[in-house]
Amino acid sequence: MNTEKNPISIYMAPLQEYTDAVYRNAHFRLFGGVNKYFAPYLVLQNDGSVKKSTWRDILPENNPNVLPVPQILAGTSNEFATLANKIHELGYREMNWNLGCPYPMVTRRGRGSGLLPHPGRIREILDKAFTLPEINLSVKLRAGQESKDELFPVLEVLNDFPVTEIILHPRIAKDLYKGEADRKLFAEAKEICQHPLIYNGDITTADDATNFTEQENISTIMIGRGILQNPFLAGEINGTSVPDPKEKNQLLREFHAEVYSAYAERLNGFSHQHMRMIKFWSYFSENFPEPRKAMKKVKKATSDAKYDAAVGEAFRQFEW
Ligand SMILES: Cc1cc2nc3c(=O)[nH]c(=O)nc-3n(C[C@H](O)[C@H](O)[C@H](O)COP(=O)(O)O)c2cc1C
Repeated sequence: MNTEKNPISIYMAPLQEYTDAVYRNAHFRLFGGVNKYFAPYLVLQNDGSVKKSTWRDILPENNPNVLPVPQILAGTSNEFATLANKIHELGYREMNWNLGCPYPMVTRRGRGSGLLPHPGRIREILDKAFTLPEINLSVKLRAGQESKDELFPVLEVLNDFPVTEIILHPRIAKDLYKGEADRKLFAEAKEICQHPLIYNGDITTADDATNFTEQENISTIMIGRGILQNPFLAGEINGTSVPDPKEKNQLLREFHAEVYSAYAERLNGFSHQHMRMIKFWSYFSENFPEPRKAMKKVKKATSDAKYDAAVGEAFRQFEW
């Protein structure tokens, strides 16, 4: 556990369809420990609009407990300006640019990690971006699209602009989530990066977070799947909340109930709600003594009543 004198700041990573407003606001209220929540990316559709569900996700009225940092996926300065202006109009003064998304659907259009082999384009976009009003911009990136050699020219470009911070997930896009995040590469990047460099990738325990931040002499990390699997993780790392097993069980129940009822309000019908909850359980089930068993029952439920019964049974695992 980290001492109070030197707390670690934790950023919650954006995961499309997992860390939405429902999830973030419930997590903040019940578990805390996270200093900033990043919203999954907004992107322009072919008709120039933003998909309704992702737009609703960042509306301040849908984020009553904690405002996220909105993230944009933009491959040209026009796309960047359109999205940045829309977000600015909502009152946000901080946003994040996604240079990491690895999926071909995105990279083929020169967005996300598709920009990493083109530092010149990144420079052009940033040249225009910093003429926009009141923009506090951070960047989240992978180590490259095809090769880790792409990282250093991009960091050199970013050094020339007043970005607030850079979050590095040190894997190349081609590898998706295979293998291990390259922590040595992060250490090398820190040597040349003139902005605060934040590490992201594969942190799932408080010990790992503490050891790594000490070793690298950094004070901020971003965590995604580790928090989805263990919503207490941020609190465990920075010592803000350490509940006993009974309290933990109660918090997990409340968390589930809050997320489930929020989806019931927002989504149309059990099957949509169920699909969303299956995503939630794909990580949440890791909190249970028998994760697979819990997941299997929840997945099979075909009605509200059957889902409730499956959830009841999963929580009874704690009583054995
Ligand atoms: C299903 C899924 C959706 C994701 N969506 C986004 C996204 O919208 N924006 C983004 O910057 N990263 C996204 N990511 C990447 C995560 O933010 C994060 O960088 C990655 O999971 C590594 O961190 P972790 O090992 O702590 O989970 C996504 C990852 C997954 C698995």
